[in-house]
Amino acid sequence: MSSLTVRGLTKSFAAAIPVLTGVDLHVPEGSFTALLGPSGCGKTTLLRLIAGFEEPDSGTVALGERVVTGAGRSVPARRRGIGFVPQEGGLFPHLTVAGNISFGLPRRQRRDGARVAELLRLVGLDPALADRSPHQLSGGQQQRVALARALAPEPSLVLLDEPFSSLDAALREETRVAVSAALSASGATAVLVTHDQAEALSMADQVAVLRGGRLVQLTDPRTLYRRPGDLDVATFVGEAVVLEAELRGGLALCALGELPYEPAADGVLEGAARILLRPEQLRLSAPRPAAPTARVSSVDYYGHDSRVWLDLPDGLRVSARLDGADLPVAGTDVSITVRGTALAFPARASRDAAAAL
Ligand SMILES: Nc1ncnc2c1ncn2[C@@H]1O[C@H](COP(=O)(O)OP(=O)(O)OP(=O)(O)O)[C@@H](O)[C@H]1O
Repeated sequence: MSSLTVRGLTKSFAAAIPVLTGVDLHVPEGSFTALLGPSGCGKTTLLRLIAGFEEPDSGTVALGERVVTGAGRSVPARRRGIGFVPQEGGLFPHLTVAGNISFGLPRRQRRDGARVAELLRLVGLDPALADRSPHQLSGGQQQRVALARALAPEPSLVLLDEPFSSLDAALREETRVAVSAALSASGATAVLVTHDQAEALSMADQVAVLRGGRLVQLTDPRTLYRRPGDLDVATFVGEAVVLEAELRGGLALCALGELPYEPAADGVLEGAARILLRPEQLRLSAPRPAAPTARVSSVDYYGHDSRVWLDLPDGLRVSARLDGADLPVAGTDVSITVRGTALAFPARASRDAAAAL
């Protein structure tokens, strides 16, 4: 396995409108990075440039110390030693599971049943499936076989292009867990493309957020959720409560009272700001004098938790996530207290960022 280093990658297609602009990305050896972003932001193009299926206008791609794109070099895709898992497995329908997995192996290893069994176990499948045809497997099993096929030649890097998007919710979760475990057990360096923030946050060691062809943030999942670089990233990676605030004397004065805050960036210390809270930071209780109050608009019940929609006196609607069984009723008034700290952004920062979307 190798690290992956992308520097200054820029790509336009025929219309000369850049699809990617100056993307820098480092994926340490043996780690797992998710490329996260809305549809059309350039995730698949970045993956294809790394794989060698497309050529960039400028920039370099290196696997470990080996430059495979740029600096006058362009190593063909098949010689990069990269495993690829496409959206819908792409298994060869006329080959068995064993035939698919051993397809990319040197000829002398192709009859090695023990290696196929080992790879099937690695992806959490019963080796007895080796003689089946792909159409005799569920969608999730097919994706695991596709991963086993990608891992078989011990690639320097594994690329996964929205590999769970065609699976239903239950199978997606189970397949994600199996794929994560297999990647981690094999020590693979892996890059996953997804537009699903839960997938990115739950699976990856680091998340690269792309927007309009630019990499806007690269960090670990917890930091991304707790300290997003701007309010658009904040709302993209989770539900957000965004309030206008006045920062004064170390507190943020807002519709939910006076809250402790941390600045999201240098210089956001005093004056007009916008603050970010997550819905799970809001706690509700029976109305109490002097506490900020809201009217319950509706309640979405999910079993494991619930979302309570609240109308604040200034007309703003916000949500709270509650895990208790004792839920408020629509039409009643509640008091709101906030746990933890808010994150303060410059008042105009998100509008500028929104324009870039
Ligand atoms: N071969 C191509 N020729 C022309 N334009 C292309 C080509 N491939 C991609 N594009 C354009 O580049 C932009 C980014 O596409 P890309 O597939 O990389 O985005 P994405 O983030 O992966 O989107 P999605 O999540 O919808 O798959 C889009 O506007 C797309 O139309």
